Amino acid sequence: MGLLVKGQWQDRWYENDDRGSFQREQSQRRHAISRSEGALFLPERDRYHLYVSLACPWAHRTLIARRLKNLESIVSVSVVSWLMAENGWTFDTRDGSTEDTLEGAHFLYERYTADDPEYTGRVTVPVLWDRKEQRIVNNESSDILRIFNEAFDDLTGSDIDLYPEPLRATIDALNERIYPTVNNGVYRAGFATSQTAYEEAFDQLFETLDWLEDHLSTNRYLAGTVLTEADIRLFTTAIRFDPVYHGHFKCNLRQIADYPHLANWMREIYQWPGIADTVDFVHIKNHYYMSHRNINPTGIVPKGPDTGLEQPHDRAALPGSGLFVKTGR
Ligand SMILES: N[C@@H](CCC(=O)N[C@@H](CS)C(=O)NCC(=O)O)C(=O)O
Repeated sequence: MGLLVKGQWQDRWYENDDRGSFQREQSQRRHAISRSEGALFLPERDRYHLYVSLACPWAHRTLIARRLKNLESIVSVSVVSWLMAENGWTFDTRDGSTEDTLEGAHFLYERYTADDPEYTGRVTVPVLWDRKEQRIVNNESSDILRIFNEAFDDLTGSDIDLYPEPLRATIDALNERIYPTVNNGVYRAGFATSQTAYEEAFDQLFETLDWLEDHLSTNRYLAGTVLTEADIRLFTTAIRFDPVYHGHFKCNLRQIADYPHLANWMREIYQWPGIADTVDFVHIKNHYYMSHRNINPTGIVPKGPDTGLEQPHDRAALPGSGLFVKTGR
């Protein structure tokens, strides 16, 4: 665990603010891929490569979008090791990790220093890499989701829209509430170094989960009748909740299993064609429990819980039409 300072790797844990609150660093590469005039990054087959961790909820979002948008033959992928230790994310071939299939690097930070030899900041996944310019296009998962949703449709013929125009205001409002209190909220609880910061994150997290439970009692998906990026963004946190965040990050007021509507919503998405393949509990559990030794010094990985993700869900009782399909293509 560490970061780059002027291109040099330093093994360092996160620095919280004076109140003991975890501060997530802003993503530093936020380029778009488009055909617009003067664009540097054009949508092209075999040009872009995605670096992910199967443990990471942010990277997981991009893998799901890649699957739903039929990008698997357009954007290639490397999967880092689940263990993030003194060198940060590394490459190996254990448990379905792939090595760096592009450049044979040992450490993910080599991609960041290839982008900028003086890079200063944390070395995070996901990373969308451009083979042609030898640069990082983007290392912000919410941007990569949108890029995958739009940029390559000419090449894939995909007419699925995860961020449909008529639902954008609803999706933005959902993201605005769910990101700080749930997606990042579990980290704010788990990485807090003061009781006050922990309890603040904890209370906000369960307030939003309680609200989501109510919301999903009448809405099949977060934005209504179609599955959108808002569902994908929540799903990757929800699926890690009971096995990891509940214990490891001390988010233990309730589990997702205690919320019938949330649990059924999660099960439906898990059972959606192609999604279960993107969920890897070996990477998820091993990563958190064995990488964060200051939180779990023994490195012992809990065996449970039984997730019951294959059980039937009851969501078909609510109105829903699957994915939003763009007209006019
Ligand atoms: N804002 C980024 C956050 C990505 C992120 O923090 N990823 C974690 C893995 S779950 C990471 O790589 N952490 C390494 C570190 O912070 O040093 C995004 O959404 O893409």
